[in-house]
Amino acid sequence: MRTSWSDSVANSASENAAASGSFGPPPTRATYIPPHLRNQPPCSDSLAPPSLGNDRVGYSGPVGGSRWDGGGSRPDHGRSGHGSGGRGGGGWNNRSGGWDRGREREVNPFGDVEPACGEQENTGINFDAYEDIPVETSGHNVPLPVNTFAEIDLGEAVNQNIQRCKYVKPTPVQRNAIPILLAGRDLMACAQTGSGKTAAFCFPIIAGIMREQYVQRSHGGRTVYPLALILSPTRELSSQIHDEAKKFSYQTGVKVVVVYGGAPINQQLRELERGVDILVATPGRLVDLLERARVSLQMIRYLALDEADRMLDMGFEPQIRKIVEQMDMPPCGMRQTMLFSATFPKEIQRLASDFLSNYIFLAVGRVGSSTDLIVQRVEHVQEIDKRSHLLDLLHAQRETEVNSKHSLTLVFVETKKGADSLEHWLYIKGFPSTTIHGDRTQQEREMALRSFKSGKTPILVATDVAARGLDIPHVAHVVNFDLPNDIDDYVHRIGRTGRAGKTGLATAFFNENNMSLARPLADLMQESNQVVPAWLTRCASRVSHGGGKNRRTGGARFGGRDFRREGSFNKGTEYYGGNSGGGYGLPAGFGGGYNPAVASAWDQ
Ligand SMILES: Nc1ncnc2c1ncn2[C@@H]1O[C@H](COP(=O)(O)OP(=O)(O)OP(=O)(O)O)[C@@H](O)[C@H]1O
Repeated sequence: MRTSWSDSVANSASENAAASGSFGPPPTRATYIPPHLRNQPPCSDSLAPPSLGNDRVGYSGPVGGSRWDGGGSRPDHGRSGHGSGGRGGGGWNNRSGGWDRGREREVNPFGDVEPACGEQENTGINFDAYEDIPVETSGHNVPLPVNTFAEIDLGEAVNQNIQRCKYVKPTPVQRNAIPILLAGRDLMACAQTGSGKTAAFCFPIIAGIMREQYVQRSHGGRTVYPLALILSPTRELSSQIHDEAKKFSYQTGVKVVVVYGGAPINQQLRELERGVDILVATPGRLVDLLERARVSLQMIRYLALDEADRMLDMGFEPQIRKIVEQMDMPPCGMRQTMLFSATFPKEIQRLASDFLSNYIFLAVGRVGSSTDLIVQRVEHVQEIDKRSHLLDLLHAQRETEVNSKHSLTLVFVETKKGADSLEHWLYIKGFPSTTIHGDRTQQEREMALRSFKSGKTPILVATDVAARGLDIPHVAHVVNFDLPNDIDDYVHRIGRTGRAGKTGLATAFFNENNMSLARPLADLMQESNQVVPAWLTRCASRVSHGGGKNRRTGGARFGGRDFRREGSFNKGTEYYGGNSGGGYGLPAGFGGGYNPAVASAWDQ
């Protein structure tokens, strides 16, 4: 049984054809009406969406067509007006009328909360904290940013969901990225942790699927044909993106499904068979499904890589290339590609440009920088003293937290064994904690996360598997018990606190084993207006003069801006017509020399 939007359209092409030119009588339940035609107002002109794909006007062949190996025939996206901005019978669906069976059964991801005019509140996001953030864009014809959701035409159903989420106004990355994506442009976007990147790519994908039409295509066997693919590096992050996307797409008719490793594949297959428009996936499980021919990427119109720099570093790049270049996905130029992260080393930007066509680079805040909503402390602690030092911190925290029992502490360690052992020790010392790392079963990982989120075990000891993307409310303190080797990993780890405009605290234990991080850490702290201890500055200058054991210096990866602006990019300056804020380029001594990170802690 297939109930997704795309599949419903495929099964109802004749009705679509009849409906596309006129709005006709109100729909009945027996007649399928595609979302963009449901409950049309008498005059659709005022609701006509902005032209999509205007940058693709006149597109006559795939960019990088040599890579296209889709079996000789390109996917027929069959969307009216593709590349021309025209879409017959355009406009938006809304909630009443034209329900399909999938929507009837749809669980309300918001529980009982219904939007009520004038009752909006924001989720605590401190927008003033973001007002001064420098924004830099580069690329041809950059669409202008917006200030409010009202200025963006996402359709009535999505607007209702924005209200249900209690988002009052778009965050800076949303203000800039959503118009770019709605205009059909490819995008490489870098914005600080916790600044709302998920919605920035989900809204345009959902809106795009709702307003485009796809002609009937024969779907063979049990293979499913999603229209959008969102890839992320960990199971928990994929699951979180899925939950968010379900909220944003509630009552739009757009079907979102998640697949990741460690969970029973049969259950996921059954879910896929019910229909899928947006597929959220970790790369390993997706490759498995592609090889079993249970998923085809032929119809992919939107490709999003969250944590894109992680997805393209050495651990994941082969799988990503396989998915994007060697299966049946339309080549760049024939799909819209969006890459998001808080960090974007230049070498990764260079790699990523293979997947993009005439893209816009967007940096909200310094690329790879951390938000100054997070107070960062670095303490010199010898290996042998780390546990007692942590205990002191936790005791002090406990004393100041008598009135806020729901404040959570996330402790990052280097190894899975180290995580288990520290968790056990904390338990003995009277601090209920749990762990998340790659040696735990998926069920254990999910239980641990639930127990942490609920405050039942308010301390989570984690490896890097929890470093990126996870949006856990009330994480007040991130402790880098073991510092990472890479400054970008540090940025993501501390970004688990200080989210959505809230403040947070990050403490790092530093010793001789971390000398290679001294310089990038001192620079990062300085940029984020933090107090840099004198001893760290001394360490940093010592390392800069040839010291340091660890050669995987984070600073070497620290990207500053659009790599196309560097001299090494031979297409010259023609790319840069954007509304660049400029003036915040690379700090001296940064750039080049990317050393890929080891992927052991991550989900394949
Ligand atoms: N416009 C908005 N108004 C209020 N809250 C928002 C808005 N957009 C997003 N949020 C909230 O901000 C929080 C952080 O968003 P999100 O997880 O998308 O951040 P992110 O930029 O992807 O972070 P990371 O880099 O760590 O992955 C979420 O709880 C989300 O619901």
